[in-house]
Amino acid sequence: MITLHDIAYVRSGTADAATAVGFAVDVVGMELLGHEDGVWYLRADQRHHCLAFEEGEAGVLASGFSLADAEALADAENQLTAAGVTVVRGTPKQARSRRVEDFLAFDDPFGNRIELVTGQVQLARPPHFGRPAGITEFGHLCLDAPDVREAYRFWSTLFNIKVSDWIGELACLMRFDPVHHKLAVFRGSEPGLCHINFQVDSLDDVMRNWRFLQERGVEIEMGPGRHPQSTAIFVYFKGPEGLTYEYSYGVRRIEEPDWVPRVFDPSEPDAIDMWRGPTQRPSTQAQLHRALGA
Ligand SMILES: O=C/C=C/C(C(=O)O)=C(/O)C(=O)O
Ligand SMILES: [Fe+2]
Repeated sequence: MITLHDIAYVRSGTADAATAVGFAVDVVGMELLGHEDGVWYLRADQRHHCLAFEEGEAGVLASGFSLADAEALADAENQLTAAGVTVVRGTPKQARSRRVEDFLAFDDPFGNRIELVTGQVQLARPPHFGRPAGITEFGHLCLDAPDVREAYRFWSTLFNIKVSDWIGELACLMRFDPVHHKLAVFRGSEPGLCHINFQVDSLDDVMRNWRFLQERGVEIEMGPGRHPQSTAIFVYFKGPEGLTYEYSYGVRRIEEPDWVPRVFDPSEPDAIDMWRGPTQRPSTQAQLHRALGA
């Protein structure tokens, strides 16, 4: 069993770094830590960065998770290889670019690139946020895959992953610590990054951010609303090159050892949002159309 310690980062390509970085700082509220060798580092908590933009074709490049130490990384390499997964060790230069001691990379069964890292650099000083969005931490990342059951089989067989809740065949929300989910998989025709989540400090922050986004003409994909699964109050919005961000507040922690994952029916109007707000989220819309036989 490979023990994930935490989420580490998302690395994304960008064809227009000035716009992508500008949005991450001026709209999302992250700190631009610096720029080196065609990579821009964005920070939101103690991690050196949780989002890196690399010059090139737009789109997610990798999602990083941290492991405890070098021994755990070597074990992970052996276990993945034994399971028939092709694993590539990062070079020292690539590790330096990720601000980690070491890492390995592999693809999940659908082609989502995953990186397992050790020694992600942490910064003691509080972030100099781009604006006061109330971000407290990088909360979770959500991948796309054509088969969420199969995705869960992969993650739960090899990793310390448990499902917290299902939304039918639409989504699988997974945890590896008490937080309701730090990894989610949504059904999508292609692999990809569904969204990147930032936790904020209060309900007021969610609502203030929503107003701010509206005033700036940012596309709101859904929200403000409340997820019945984690009970978090959320707003999803679209950044440049189709990258979806989410702010949320109040995610459930699962402390009960005997938690039984629930199954929500995605065709119910409140399966995603207990407040039944409108949605522009492509995966949710496709699901609703299917449920309605459209
Ligand atoms: O569509 C349901 C989304 C659920 C949650 C949650 O319960 O917090 C998410 O954060 C999400 O996957 O975006
Ligand atoms: Fe989310």
